[in-house]
Amino acid sequence: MDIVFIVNPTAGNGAALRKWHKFSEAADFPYEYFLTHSAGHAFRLVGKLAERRRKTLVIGFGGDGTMREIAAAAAGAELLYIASVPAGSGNDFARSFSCFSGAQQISRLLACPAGVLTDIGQVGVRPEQLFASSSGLGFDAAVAHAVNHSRMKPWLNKLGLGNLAYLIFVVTTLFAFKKFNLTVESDGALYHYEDVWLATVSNQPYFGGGMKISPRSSAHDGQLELTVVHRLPRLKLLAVFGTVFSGSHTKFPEVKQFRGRHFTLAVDRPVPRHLDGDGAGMADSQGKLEFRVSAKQWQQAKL
Ligand SMILES: Nc1ncnc2c1ncn2[C@@H]1O[C@H](COP(=O)(O)OP(=O)(O)OP(=O)(O)O)[C@@H](O)[C@H]1O
Repeated sequence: MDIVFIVNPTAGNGAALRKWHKFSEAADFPYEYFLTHSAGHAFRLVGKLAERRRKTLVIGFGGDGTMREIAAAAAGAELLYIASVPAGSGNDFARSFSCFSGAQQISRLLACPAGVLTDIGQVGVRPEQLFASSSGLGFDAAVAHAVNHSRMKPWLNKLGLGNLAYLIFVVTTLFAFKKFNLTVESDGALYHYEDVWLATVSNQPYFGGGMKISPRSSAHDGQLELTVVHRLPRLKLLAVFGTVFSGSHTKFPEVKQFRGRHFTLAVDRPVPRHLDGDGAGMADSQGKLEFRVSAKQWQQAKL
């Protein structure tokens, strides 16, 4: 089996590159590695690896954005086995999917390679956007946008306080965010919600750096879960956020959850969107967003 490392040198504000240097010193097997140059590069690299038609273990050094690109490009490529070394800020991918903590683990996998087919979520149809963990719109996307563009984030990451950056922007965005109206189509029925904070579609339980937004989600059940948070006064939203880490926010009546293979969401005004925590532009009142489980699966390396 070939081994290829894909390292995003900017992930975790440089932590990925430092981790890679340390990790590679301990690697006593042959491998190739690539440093990504820009957004989209990991996707293109993995696409090229798929064309080689050789059994390959692809290990991403980065966070959720890097791993989304890798998993998306590996969807449908049956000879690629994917794992990560978590090296981003949030690392929700590594909370649910295979990750290595050291080079010795890789040697053990090589002795007996195996994979697990894993679902990936899809937004839109042509061109579709794929997400490994979650994609949504509203408050969470506005927070992700604010965190990713903040000058404070690199400093807090350096101090190992990346989650604090997220919490700071939860509070500041709380006062600036304009709620919206949402129509959900699920299983042929329509549901209307007013004063919506967020609607997030999940393929695995975690988002936002360890928040268990969708406790029942599994990337092995052919289903997605939609979480809608609406009609919550600002300060109560903070209280609900406090319970998301344990997953107990679902007991609040203002938190609705749906399960299905397919959801359509429509909003009444421009609302920011995210794909695995990276900004994905705006949803607007002109078009509907379709979320579904992709027909293609990607293969996690089985540790
Ligand atoms: N050389 C590069 N320069 C700038 N951006 C890059 C480069 N290589 C990859 N990227 C982009 O950086 C984005 C952010 O990376 P990633 O999500 O892995 O790290 P993070 O934001 O630190 O972690 P997390 O998403 O877990 O919080 C990815 O979406 C990827 O497309």
